[in-house]
Amino acid sequence: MIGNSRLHWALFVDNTLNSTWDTEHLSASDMQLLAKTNTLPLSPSSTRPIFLSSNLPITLVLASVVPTQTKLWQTYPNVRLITLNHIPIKGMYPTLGIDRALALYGAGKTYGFPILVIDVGTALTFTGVDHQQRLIGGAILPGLSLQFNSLGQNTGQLPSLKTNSITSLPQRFALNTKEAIQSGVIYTLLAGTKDFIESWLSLFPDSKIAITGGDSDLLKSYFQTYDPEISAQLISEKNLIFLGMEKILFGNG
Ligand SMILES: Nc1ncnc2c1ncn2[C@@H]1O[C@H](COP(=O)(O)OP(=O)(O)OP(=O)(O)O)[C@@H](O)[C@H]1O
Ligand SMILES: CC(C)(CO)[C@@H](O)C(=O)NCCC(=O)O
Ligand SMILES: [K+]
Repeated sequence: MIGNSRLHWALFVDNTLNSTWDTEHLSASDMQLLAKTNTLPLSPSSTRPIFLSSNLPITLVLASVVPTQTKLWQTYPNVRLITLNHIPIKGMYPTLGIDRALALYGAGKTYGFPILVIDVGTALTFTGVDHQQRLIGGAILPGLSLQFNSLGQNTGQLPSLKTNSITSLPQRFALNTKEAIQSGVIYTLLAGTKDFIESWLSLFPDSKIAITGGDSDLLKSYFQTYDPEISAQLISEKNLIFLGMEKILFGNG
């Protein structure tokens, strides 16, 4: 899965999700080396990719929300691209992100329809589907890092905060800059997310709610203090997209 900030990898063995890891986006020259040697990067994003080769021919299945990266990866041998056409959800609009569609399908097939998926990644998205597997719709807003970075980059006096510097809920009425930014971004995000959830549940009272993405643990942990009742309803699953892929590729579910 080619995301906006990094690559998310999964290994499927015997038609089943086996393991997952993340790496950075690859450069064109890294890509040429991979294609030539038929290898794939198996390493965490924090270090430089190590390229391990396999004795078996590996089929690379790709889903991407980054067109420039999609183009690079299509030079790899044995590559298959997953598109919206492969996803059995009705009423999708043509520019819907494939990550949203896959996560929605993976969540629905795993926990049942209807379902609302909250993906807390580079962008934060809400995506909902009804009992009949019809897309109801959703919303897109800047994710946590993007909100902090846009404040840091577009002002003279504000620092760019890192999401990992915030462990617990800040004081709402803050008396220093760092906590004022944390308060503004986090309490607004919590209130907004709560409002989307309540609005969804008023349409689909028996719906499940799943949460995924790089900052989903952080958002969920804030909810534990902010609104324990909502927090208890959130099903955390980091691999929603890969569960969706598993079901589409192998019909598991
Ligand atoms: N090791 C990490 N590397 C990069 N980002 C991380 C890491 N751990 C947590 N994050 C957080 O995850 C966010 C990105 O989430 P995620 O990895 O789901 O996004 P993505 O790859 O852009 O995928 P998507 O396109 O679905 O948003 C970053 O904004 C950052 O705050
Ligand atoms: C919203 C993101 C960036 C989330 O990764 C991605 O799903 C995307 O580029 N979507 C296209 C627009 C849409 O989903 O309506
Ligand atoms: K763009």
